[in-house]
Amino acid sequence: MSASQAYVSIRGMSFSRGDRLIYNDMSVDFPRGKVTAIMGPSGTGKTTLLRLIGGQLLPESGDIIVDGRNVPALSRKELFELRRQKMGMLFQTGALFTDLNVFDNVAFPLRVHTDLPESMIRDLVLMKLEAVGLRGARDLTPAELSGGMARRVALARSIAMDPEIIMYDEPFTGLDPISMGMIVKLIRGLNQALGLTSLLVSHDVEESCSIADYLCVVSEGRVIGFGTPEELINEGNDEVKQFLRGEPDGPVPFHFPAGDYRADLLAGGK
Ligand SMILES: Nc1ncnc2c1ncn2[C@@H]1O[C@H](COP(=O)(O)OP(=O)(O)OP(=O)(O)O)[C@@H](O)[C@H]1O
Repeated sequence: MSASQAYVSIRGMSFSRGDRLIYNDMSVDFPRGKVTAIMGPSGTGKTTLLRLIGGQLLPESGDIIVDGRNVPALSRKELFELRRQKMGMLFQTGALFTDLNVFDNVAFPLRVHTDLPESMIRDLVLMKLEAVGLRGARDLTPAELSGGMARRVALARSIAMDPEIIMYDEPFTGLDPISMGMIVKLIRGLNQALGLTSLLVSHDVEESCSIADYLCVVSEGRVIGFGTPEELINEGNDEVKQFLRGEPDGPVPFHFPAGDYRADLLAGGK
């Protein structure tokens, strides 16, 4: 993929947590204007990858190029600007401000980061709320929203500054099927309407396959599969297929590495 086709390009990136190597000389390109779902076993480092792209974590080595800028090499100020101008994030922890109503939650980034007059902020906020179907809920407080509505308000807030890339971390978690369907539709729809590049971390294989142009499957510090959902489901290697089909038996072991079971039992103690 050429640099202009990739919005995010990672080259030879390594990152550890303590003794544990989370990424080992990892390289991958995330295409511009597409939805790519990052999938893989629990604890493998998917959220970590989003945080590395967002510059909240610094790799030990390698390049993380976002729209031509190498994130680890940026100064604090440059990183702040890049995030403000180009990146939207919808993390599980991205809770709404409970003391602000829906309108003020969405207006918050615009008020903090721009000098726009209040009349223009009003138009922008209503536009974003309309996009997520909640213009009519502008005066409600977060306590008055369902979980699905709150997630949509958070989504409106994360697109308030018109980002070029939006990163979603587990956006479907804890939602009922109808709310989940709405978020699925919104992620896909916003990607198209706003020409966004979207990265989505999710455990929901079915939902992810239904909206992602590409899947990136990571395991043990590297990318083990990258392609369209059809390509990976039909032609991926055994590990990728096992993961996508949710099969408990396969190249990925069910058991965390352990010594001999019988010897362990006979040894007593802990
Ligand atoms: N703040 C932290 N300090 C130390 N280790 C951490 C921290 N955050 C995450 N880790 C470890 O880094 C590894 C990768 O975590 P990460 O949350 O990126 O995985 P994940 O693939 O997103 O997992 P899941 O699918 O379960 O959410 C895990 O082993 C985790 O225990």
